Amino acid sequence: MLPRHNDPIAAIATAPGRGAVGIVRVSGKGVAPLVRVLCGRDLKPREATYLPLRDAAGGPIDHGLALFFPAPHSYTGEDVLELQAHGGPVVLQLLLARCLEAAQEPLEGHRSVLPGLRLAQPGEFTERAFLNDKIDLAQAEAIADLIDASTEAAARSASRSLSGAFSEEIHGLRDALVHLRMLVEATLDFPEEEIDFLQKADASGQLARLRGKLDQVLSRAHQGALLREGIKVVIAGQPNAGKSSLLNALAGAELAIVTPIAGTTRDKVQQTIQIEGVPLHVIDTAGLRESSDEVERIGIARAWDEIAAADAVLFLHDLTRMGDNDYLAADAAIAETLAQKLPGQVPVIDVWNKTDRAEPAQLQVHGGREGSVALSARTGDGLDALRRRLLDVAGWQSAPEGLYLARARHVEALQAVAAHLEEAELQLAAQAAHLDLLAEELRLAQVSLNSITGEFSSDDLLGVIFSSFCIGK
Ligand SMILES: Nc1nc2c(c(=O)[nH]1)N(C=O)[C@@H](CNc1ccc(C(=O)N[C@@H](CCC(=O)O)C(=O)O)cc1)CN2
Ligand SMILES: Nc1nc2c(ncn2[C@@H]2O[C@H](COP(=O)(O)OP(=O)(O)OP(=O)(O)O)[C@@H](O)[C@H]2O)c(=O)[nH]1
Repeated sequence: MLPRHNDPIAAIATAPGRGAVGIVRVSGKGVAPLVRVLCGRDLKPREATYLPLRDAAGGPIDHGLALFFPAPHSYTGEDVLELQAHGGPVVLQLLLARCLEAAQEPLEGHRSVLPGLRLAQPGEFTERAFLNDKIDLAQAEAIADLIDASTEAAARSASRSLSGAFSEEIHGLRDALVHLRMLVEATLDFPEEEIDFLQKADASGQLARLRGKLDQVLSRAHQGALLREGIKVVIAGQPNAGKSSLLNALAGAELAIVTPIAGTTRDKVQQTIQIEGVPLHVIDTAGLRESSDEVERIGIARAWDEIAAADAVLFLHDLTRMGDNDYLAADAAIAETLAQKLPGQVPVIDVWNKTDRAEPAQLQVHGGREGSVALSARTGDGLDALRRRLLDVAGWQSAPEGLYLARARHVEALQAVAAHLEEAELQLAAQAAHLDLLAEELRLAQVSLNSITGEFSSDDLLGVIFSSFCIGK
């Protein structure tokens, strides 16, 4: 059974382990009596009070700070009590247990101090903040992303999303969309003059401007999602091309085993590296070749699975083998299978390795091929060009100021909005425009947009229509 949304909840709010300070937090309706029992008095709202924290028998647990945030002015929008104590795990467990126990003590009549106080589920405080309209869904996600951020750029942009920068963009789009919908839905009631009416109101101009704004937000959200989620880059190629060496060179560490023995890498090795703050999940795979070795064959099958799920593939070639017809034929066969297995939009970057040992004639093989890179995994020569090329295929447009963090979910929702607006444009441009279809596409666009911030507002749309249009005119 799902926990109920109106039970009071309690949890240790700080990271497990030993910290200088740790916090136990309680949120719910009617927390004031618990404050009285735990602290021995009422607390001034939102003011830190230093006091002894005791167990049921009056024995000392710790001295700490207590903070009471009466509803609605708190993180969750409910009454919140914080006990800030020394950050040892035992102290905090004792305090948490004391809260749960004190909640059960009888108050007047047959009521207890804080009936139903229970441990919080993960994310439940923030969920309450969302349910109580303190933050929207995108902001709630930004809180999780801020805590999880592994780069400074990700943290700063998550913080920007949390303070509402992304949500404001979505609201801007929503307002323009609602305006357009009002126009179309009102027109539905006057079928004789509908097209005229829409033309006068410049509906197609409004729609085009909305598309333009949407494309801007989409592109920025895509950048934000890139910063948060990164892309998956798979290094593929024949045995001994230098795949493991390349992973190590990119990571700046000896992660994968490098030997002159072909077929050394049997299973994938993954490492997340950062280029300009963009996380790249780089995967080294088993060398691709016909093999009779059972273990190696499984490794090769896995390599193809990884390739099929890649956002970009680095197809590595050994320059010192150029001129070897068998090697070239095997490369050509791999290229063909890559083309078959990969969806069209997944880029394959040809990487020509071992420039340090290649003959001039061999070096010419890669000569000027569009988008390909020649490098030496051993000396590091050419690695920067590869890094730039990777950022390029990832679609990274060097950190514009004021970037906000977004998720793949947001990008997908915005893409759905774009698709509905495109349909709407077609309907509007059609000779015999179907206004009901147009209205439906716009409605679906709004449903997708609302899913980003978590608002579902079909009813309030009607409110807007009737309050701002003079239908009886
Ligand atoms: N000790 C402590 N530090 C913390 C938190 C916390 O809950 N406790 N936070 C959370 O985990 C974050 C801060 N988030 C918060 C968000 C809103 C309110 C709050 O009291 N809001 C009121 C008043 C706003 C105001 O005075 O401007 C409100 O929204 O009405 C408090 C903390 C980070 N630091
Ligand atoms: N001279 C030179 N040798 C390299 C370079 N990169 C890799 N090698 C050598 O090539 C051999 C194979 O390198 P690996 O990185 O193990 O190759 P791999 O593609 O991972 O091989 P498998 O695991 O068999 O698929 C090793 O002896 C490396 O030292 C390079 O840029 N220059």
